[in-house]
Amino acid sequence: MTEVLTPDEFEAGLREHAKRYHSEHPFHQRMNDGESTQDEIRGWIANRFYYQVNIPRKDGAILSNCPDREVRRRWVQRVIDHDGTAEGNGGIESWLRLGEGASLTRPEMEDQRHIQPGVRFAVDAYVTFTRTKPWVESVASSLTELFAPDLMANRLAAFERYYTWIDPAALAYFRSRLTQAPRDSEHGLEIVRKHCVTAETQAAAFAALSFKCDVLWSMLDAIDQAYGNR
Ligand SMILES: O=C(O)c1cc(C(=O)O)c2c(n1)C(=O)C(=O)c1cc(C(=O)O)[nH]c1-2
Repeated sequence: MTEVLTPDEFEAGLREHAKRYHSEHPFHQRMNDGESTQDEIRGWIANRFYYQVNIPRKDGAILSNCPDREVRRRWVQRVIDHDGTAEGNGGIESWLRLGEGASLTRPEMEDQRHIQPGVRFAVDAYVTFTRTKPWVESVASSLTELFAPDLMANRLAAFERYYTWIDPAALAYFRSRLTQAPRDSEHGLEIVRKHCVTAETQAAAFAALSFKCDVLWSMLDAIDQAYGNR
């Protein structure tokens, strides 16, 4: 039987998953090295839109499964961040502006005509996971955000340096995540450290985070397959 880990050992085990994070995917590596074509960047933005619109739905699923009022009070901020509080604000709106900055139209993003089957399957699997699994496992699955800020910072620098055909003002989404992602992952980590105190729950958290790494990786496989220029 596996031994129970101390909270610090458990956290270190979660952080080990960085090796499987989608920052290591060849598609992202080429993007951050300035080697992506305009079609690849546009294909990536249009497909990632499906992830963006589903994030508040998965956070709503976590809220609905979570019996802890204190947790819900903080978690609900994620829905607000993405949906915004009025027309013209929020993360989904910022993502649409990113697309417009890259010469995609709002209708072609919103009607999802570019979404690849593999992207749809992967994102839908993430939402289903959070609807059907214990809420603490769903929180663990969100911890890929521990690794997101480094990738976002590199991406922002790469876009500003190499993809100058995109208006820098359209990159606001990436800038906002530089502060939102650390705040969110800190909360997520606090929750799993508190709740995952048996070998079984710790193993389930590792499995949830692995699953999420696979979701993100599969999305990029599908995007690479459709638009990759290799
Ligand atoms: O662009 C990225 O590489 C990236 C990765 C991730 C992630 O690690 O899941 C998220 C985001 N962006 C993001 O923008 C975002 O809002 C977000 C929410 C979540 C989540 O699982 O709750 N992950 C991510």
